Amino acid sequence: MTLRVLSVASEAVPLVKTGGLADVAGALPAALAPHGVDMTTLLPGYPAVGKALRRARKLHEWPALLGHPARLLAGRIGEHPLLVLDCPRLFAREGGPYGDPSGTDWADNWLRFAAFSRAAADVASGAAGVPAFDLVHAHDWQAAMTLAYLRFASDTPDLHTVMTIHNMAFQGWAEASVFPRLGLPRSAWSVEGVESYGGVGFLKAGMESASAITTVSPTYAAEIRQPEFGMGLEGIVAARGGRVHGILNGIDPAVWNPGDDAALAATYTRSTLARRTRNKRAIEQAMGLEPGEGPLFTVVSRLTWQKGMDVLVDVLDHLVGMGGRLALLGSGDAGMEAGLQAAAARHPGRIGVRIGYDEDFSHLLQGGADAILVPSRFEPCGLTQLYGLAYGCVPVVARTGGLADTVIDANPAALAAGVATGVQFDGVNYHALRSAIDRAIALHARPEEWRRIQRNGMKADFSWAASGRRYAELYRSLTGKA
Ligand SMILES: Nc1ncnc2c1ncn2[C@@H]1O[C@H](COP(=O)(O)OP(=O)(O)O[C@H]2O[C@H](CO)[C@@H](O)[C@H](O)[C@H]2O)[C@@H](O)[C@H]1O
Repeated sequence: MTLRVLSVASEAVPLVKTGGLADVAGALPAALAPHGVDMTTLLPGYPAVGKALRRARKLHEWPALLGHPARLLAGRIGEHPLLVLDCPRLFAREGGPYGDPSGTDWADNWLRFAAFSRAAADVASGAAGVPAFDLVHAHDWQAAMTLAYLRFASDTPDLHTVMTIHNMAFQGWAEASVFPRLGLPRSAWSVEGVESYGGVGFLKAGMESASAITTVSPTYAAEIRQPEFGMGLEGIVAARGGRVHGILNGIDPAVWNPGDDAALAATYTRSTLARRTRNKRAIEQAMGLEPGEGPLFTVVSRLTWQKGMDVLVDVLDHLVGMGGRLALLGSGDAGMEAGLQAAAARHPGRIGVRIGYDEDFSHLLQGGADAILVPSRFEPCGLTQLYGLAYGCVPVVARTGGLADTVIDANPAALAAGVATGVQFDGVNYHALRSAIDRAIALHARPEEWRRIQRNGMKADFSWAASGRRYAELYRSLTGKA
């Protein structure tokens, strides 16, 4: 029996992306289709989403959605159904999904995503011109309040719901004074409801209200029971223990396949790895790096404390001193951007830094660099190491969250068994990262060993097949529909 699932997300490729959430929300409908799940995605009507909607059909109108006129439009995202919340006063703004062009968060994000979630609850329960869904799958704090609206303010409080946490660091917290403007009954104001540390906790409300909670790797699912990773919500994770599942993200082979990738200078497979050299030359040229066969590291990342980019900045002189080069693409923290640019100025031809966001260039970096550095302090799943594995760009990662679950460290036993796929290190600090880089450089100097590691990574299966099945099983176990 086909299950109808509404996926509620604040971003999804190919329409709007600021990070990994978009990759996952964009890939899920195709990953679930083979398992008899018909997934519809609901997105906010940002300008980029509106532009992509061709011949949009209007399905519903809200004269005042938390005070603002709004419409529900229907379109398609790839082959799959898409619904868009068109609410110009909240979403038709220049800038990113969450902030103005300078990167400052919108002050009314709580209202924008509460309205989005209010609409999602109406859509899910059949109150917005679409038949009710069997289950709602909400992603991150921006969609989390959907589950609280369903529970406290709808005719279908028993609708089955899944709350996925892509990053516990973003919880969506607002002052208690906003509560009366959310359109929730007083009964929602409790620690078992939306109240969190004296204010309104969006992610927390979703976690309290969900039939099941998932996060994006088994290790992170265990880690968020600890204060260090749970960031204040570890108590709920522990209390709801049996309903918390870790389901690893996959990668979308339609987007990430080195054998068929228009962003590469040369496509290749694991039996034509030598062709990667053309991509390396293209990177060197684009970044003004000296050409060479020595190890070329890459980083594709938000530049934040989570991603360990401060530690990376400190270790760059050593990396260059050991004969390495770096090609980095990212944006974020101003101090980290400045530190990286200073390192590039100190080491012309050895360190190339591109501040910004560039999807195509991120593919070329994976297709031509020798190794990708991912020194995250915490990482719910991480996608860039998975893209690295698929592209023969050997991941050098901190042993945390999904990084721990997806990379096999090239220790002597794994090398002897021929199963290593990368380098892992413990603790994100200067010495640990430095010795991981040294290990990678030493392995790279043994070409046969290195090739083997690359090929192992390319053979590893991180497609959505297994994860899609797990989500489908979870949905069926909740709905009781076979
Ligand atoms: N400057 C740039 N230019 C081009 N592309 C760039 C870029 N900076 C980053 N990217 C891309 O953005 C995505 C980042 O995804 P990640 O999963 O690595 O981290 P993120 O913290 O965003 O996601 C959160 O959600 C995801 C999804 O569940 C989890 O995997 C992760 O652990 C969690 O922190 C990748 O597709 C990467 O290539």
